[in-house]
Amino acid sequence: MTATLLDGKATAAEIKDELRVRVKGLAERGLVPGLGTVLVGADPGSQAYVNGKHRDCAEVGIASIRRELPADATQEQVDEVIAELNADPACHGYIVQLPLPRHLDTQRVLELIDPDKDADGLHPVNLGRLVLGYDGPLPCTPRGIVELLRRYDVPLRGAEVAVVGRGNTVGRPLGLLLTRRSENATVTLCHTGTLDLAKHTRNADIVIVAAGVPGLLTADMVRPGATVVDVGITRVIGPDGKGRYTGDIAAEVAEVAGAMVPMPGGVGPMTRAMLLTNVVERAELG
Ligand SMILES: Nc1nc2c(c(=O)[nH]1)N[C@@H](CN(C=O)c1ccc(C(=O)N[C@@H](CCC(=O)O)C(=O)O)cc1)CN2
Repeated sequence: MTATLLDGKATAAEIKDELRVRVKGLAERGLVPGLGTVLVGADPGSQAYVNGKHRDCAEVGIASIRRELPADATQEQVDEVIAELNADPACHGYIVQLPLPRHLDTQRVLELIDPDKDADGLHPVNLGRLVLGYDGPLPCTPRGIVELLRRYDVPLRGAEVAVVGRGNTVGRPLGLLLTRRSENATVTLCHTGTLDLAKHTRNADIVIVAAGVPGLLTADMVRPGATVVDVGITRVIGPDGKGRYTGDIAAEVAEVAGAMVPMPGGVGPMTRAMLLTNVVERAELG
């Protein structure tokens, strides 16, 4: 491996230290930030992610508000929980853990969240604010990627960035974040339907892959010395018959890239740290 690793886990730990100080500052004003989670069903992966969010809260002093509903919960029951969290002054931000069971209308649920309590930053109003350059909670994964690159002094101003993936949670909002005046990168938003994907990735100083296709980015698609960011997280069964997560960037890319955000230990921990940041910011706004 020749690429320098950009360590999302260590950076997230640093951010949590900073948040602890801000949470103390809020306590002096008599305010305890609160993060709510809504979990519907008992999917083990979703349970683990929600548990992780509450562990993170405990580490920095954010109050946890947990709402759990059975897998067969009705749309009305979910709507009621959302209405309750929208009205709860102790809850400064909350998330609905995705995916929801199929019989529920995900878009409806996400649109019912009060945009000013949208800790994931994925409400249409907040994506609209991002398009227009207005303030509002930012989507956690794109925000985490930009923050990690910034903390490692990876230049964005004037950089050519290829983003592979046009999803609403990562690729599309990331393109918007990177092209803000404060970042000033030039972004090519690619996707699995892009003709000659390698032409775009080879031209880039930074390649960010969020396509959900294991091993999509191979060494021949990367300019030597470029920075690569792996956002992919796909569960696969290994040759030993055991399940494991794999990213979108082939291991061999580490021999060509100058710097690499790996999976695991890169974007995931940063996403978690940005969720906490969004909640603390919401509380600071009063
Ligand atoms: N409402 C939301 N639902 C979901 C989100 C989300 O951001 N908001 N994202 C994923 C699940 N998720 C958080 O909820 C999440 C996934 C993965 C990681 C992470 O840190 N992954 C590790 C690797 C895998 C592991 O060890 O479990 C890493 O990248 O190092 C954090 C959060 C879907 N649902």
